[in-house]
Amino acid sequence: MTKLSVNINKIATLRNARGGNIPNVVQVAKDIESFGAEGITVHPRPDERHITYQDVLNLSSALTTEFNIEGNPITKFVNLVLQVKPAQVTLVPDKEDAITSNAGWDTVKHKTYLKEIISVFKENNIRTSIFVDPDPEMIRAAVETGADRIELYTEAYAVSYAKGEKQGVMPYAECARIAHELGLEINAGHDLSLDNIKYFKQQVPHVDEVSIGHALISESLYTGLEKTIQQYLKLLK
Ligand SMILES: CC(=O)[C@@H](O)[C@H](O)COP(=O)(O)O
Ligand SMILES: NCC(=O)COP(=O)(O)O
Repeated sequence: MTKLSVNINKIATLRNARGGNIPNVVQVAKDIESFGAEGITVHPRPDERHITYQDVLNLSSALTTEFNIEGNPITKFVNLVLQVKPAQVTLVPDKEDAITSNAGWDTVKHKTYLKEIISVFKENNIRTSIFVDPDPEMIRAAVETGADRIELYTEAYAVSYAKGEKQGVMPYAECARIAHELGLEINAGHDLSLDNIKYFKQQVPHVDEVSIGHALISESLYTGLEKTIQQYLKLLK
């Protein structure tokens, strides 16, 4: 079964727009859990443009489902994750000024670095996932970093699907098979949506978790959070 982890970055974007506490990020996260989501994902960026480090601390004591914290493992991020000890940390090679996540790790070039960082989280019993492009070479090298999971970066799939190029899913299916054979668990995320999730789920085997935020929150503006989440859960069955 593929679990749904809802990324609530954009709830914090709306909250920050007015500088107050509406919408209340912690309350929305708890409500999302009550609507059936199996996890909450946040990506506290260095500039705290949406989720703040304080949000992460507040959420950590309030959530009852899996907490997944994503980010580039700069020192303050590592310290935050070790303080919170979430179910999962997802390492993303984002530049500080990136408008959003836009690349996976080069797990060949950064193998030693990733191995060192991942060992710290594993010593603290935190599941580790690394954000990667659907490239078999990157998947094979990911095993040597000691990561528990990979997260397939699905923007390229979303773009190809939107253009009607369904063959864009093929690298993901191939990489999922390779990862599974190598003993890696598999997550996926970025630009997944109600339009493209069903085909991805049908074509890509062994996906343990998808983390979805931008599209889900946008779709919720029309159909509400509860109904939108239940639509995703139905498509992920
Ligand atoms: C890793 C990933 O693809 C998403 O979590 C992305 O980081 C979303 O970040 P923004 O919400 O800042 O676009
Ligand atoms: N890891 C992907 C994620 O958490 C959400 O990405 P998006 O759905 O906001 O593009």
